[in-house]
Amino acid sequence: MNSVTVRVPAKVNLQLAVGPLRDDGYHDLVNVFHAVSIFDEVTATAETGMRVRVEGDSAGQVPEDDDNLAIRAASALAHHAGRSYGVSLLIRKSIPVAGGMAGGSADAAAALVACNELWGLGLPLADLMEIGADIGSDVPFALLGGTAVGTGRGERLTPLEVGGTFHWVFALAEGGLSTPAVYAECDRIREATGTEAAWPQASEPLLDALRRGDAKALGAELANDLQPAAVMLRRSLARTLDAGREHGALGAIVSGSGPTCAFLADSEPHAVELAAALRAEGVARDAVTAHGPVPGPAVGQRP
Ligand SMILES: C[C@](O)(CO)[C@H](O)COP(=O)(O)OP(=O)(O)OC[C@H]1O[C@@H](n2ccc(N)nc2=O)[C@H](O)[C@@H]1O
Ligand SMILES: Nc1ncnc2c1ncn2[C@@H]1O[C@H](COP(=O)(O)OP(=O)(O)OP(=O)(O)O)[C@@H](O)[C@H]1O
Repeated sequence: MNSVTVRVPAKVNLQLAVGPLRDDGYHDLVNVFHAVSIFDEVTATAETGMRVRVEGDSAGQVPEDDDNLAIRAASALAHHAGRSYGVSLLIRKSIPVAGGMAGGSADAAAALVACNELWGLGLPLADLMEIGADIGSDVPFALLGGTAVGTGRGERLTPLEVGGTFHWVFALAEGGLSTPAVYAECDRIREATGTEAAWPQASEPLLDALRRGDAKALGAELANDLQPAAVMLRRSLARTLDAGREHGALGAIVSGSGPTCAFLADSEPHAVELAAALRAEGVARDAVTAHGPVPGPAVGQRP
């Protein structure tokens, strides 16, 4: 086999509870991850040396050198295997870049799965997750998919049973937000307002809504501690969130570190309507529908 293609989903965070800043520069989290049907595709082809190419409208915003998270992941896997493997990676990008939907982490996860297959390593998922956690806190979930609770810096995962499919609209923004800058702004706001960061706790009503597949209850429980920071850094998001609520979203939230906003709809037709309304209001670069949860990386083969 000299080529392997892996399709990998984006994520939205249904609950993101951010604890105090740790000595290592990370924050302890309760992070309820949910994989949704917006996908990148990574094709790994046998080659000497490591290289990466990115295709798609946002390709210009993604590095095509050793900084690319997919190349970093492939290199880490080769290092783990103790061999000087080579690979050429082609990323077909649909997940918004620096959008709070873990696109780079998704590509890293897809590269790990594709190279594990291409190089015939046969490593179990648990090993890939350990290697992935060193690339980024979101990478282990990107390898898992579905819906899961992350603790620690988000890398320690417990999968959740979900009692149904949820319909989403994502309002895509012009330009991204830097994840470290949003965490730093969250710390700054807490300091400025004298707010002590509580130890993060999972929301039982949210977990219960997920188990029951109850979109109305889930919408009411969506929560993101990074939202005030993202809105402070990108003031226009307040209007985007309001527009979604006005058009009947069951819940409206900034996705992770933003600036993508996520809206929960009560059905697929409602999601289509809501996306059209957001586009018409001009409060986003674009609005796309998706559903979740969806499974993690899926291996296929291209001729
Ligand atoms: C915002 C989220 O996407 C929510 O899932 C993640 O917490 C961020 O995950 P990620 O992009 O994989 O982030 P990493 O590459 O691990 O870390 C980037 C930076 O984000 C901040 N960071 C990240 C995770 C975490 N638990 N605490 C943090 O403070 C740190 O400043 C870190 O240097
Ligand atoms: N394969 C990749 N895809 C996208 N961005 C990448 C990739 N590799 C490196 N990057 C860099 O990482 C930065 C963050 O990109 P990414 O799309 O992962 O952000 P994000 O979705 O906000 O992340 P998260 O939700 O995990 O915090 C980008 O600005 C880009 O320069």
